[in-house]
Amino acid sequence: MMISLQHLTLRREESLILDDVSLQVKEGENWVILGRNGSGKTTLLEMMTGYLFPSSGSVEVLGYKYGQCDLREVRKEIGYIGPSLMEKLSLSDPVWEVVATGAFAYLRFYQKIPEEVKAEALRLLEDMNLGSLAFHSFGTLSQGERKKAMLARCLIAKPKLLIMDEPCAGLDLYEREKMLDEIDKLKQRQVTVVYVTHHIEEIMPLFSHVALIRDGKLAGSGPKAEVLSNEMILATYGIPALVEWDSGRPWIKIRPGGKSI
Ligand SMILES: Nc1ncnc2c1ncn2[C@@H]1O[C@H](COP(=O)(O)OP(=O)(O)OP(=O)(O)O)[C@@H](O)[C@H]1O
Repeated sequence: MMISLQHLTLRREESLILDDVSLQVKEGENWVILGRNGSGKTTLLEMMTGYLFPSSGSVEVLGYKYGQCDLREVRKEIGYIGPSLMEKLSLSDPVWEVVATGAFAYLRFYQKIPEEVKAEALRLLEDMNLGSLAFHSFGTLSQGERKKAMLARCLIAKPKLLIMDEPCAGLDLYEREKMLDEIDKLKQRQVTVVYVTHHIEEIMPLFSHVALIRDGKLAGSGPKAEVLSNEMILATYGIPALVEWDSGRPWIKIRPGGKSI
């Protein structure tokens, strides 16, 4: 079992942010978490990385039982791409160096970078078609190129679990598709992916399972084709929609006038 969340509840003052959420992620599965703004997706990711503790319930990730383990050890095996980290990286450092820092979980290097780490950073950038930008400073990259460099930075640490919180947010169509191609290529690696998004069409063939969160509760979870039904989309988003699959990818058509399908 890669992740086992049992009866997670998080209370903040009067409100229940998570309400009895249980979710099991097995090896070989890759999950997408969907839900409206404020439904609790990021909170759930923070429970997985151990940055938030539940009011009740238990979290086990990669065989570590949170509360009874050294979280620093677990985090070495978890890659994370979210909105916060990018702001902390040095814009003036060369791209390859930003990638290389991921091998040590540093934000910057203050000593010489081992040659083999540099070579691996360059190889990963090459894989993502960023080889020609490896010696440019990170700050000169486009948003999409930065996101891909962030992915390379995660992968250099060879994580067993990769958690992504809206990695395609703010990207134009071209850059989003390039990033999604890289994400889909993760199936060639030994890594379990958990991915939060607002966009159903980002559910690439790589992903096998979907969890729907509504008001802090798990509204549905399981194999993607079962969970992404028209009824479930309506129940989660309150919008009548038609899900169409094209080459393993779901696309959403909204019924004009909000009429039920
Ligand atoms: N520290 C906190 N104290 C009180 N309420 C909080 C705290 N953190 C989050 N919340 C609330 O918990 C709910 C879930 O937040 P969360 O960020 O997990 O939602 P989300 O599904 O990731 O939303 P979005 O899609 O907008 O990013 C929201 O109503 C939010 O206001």
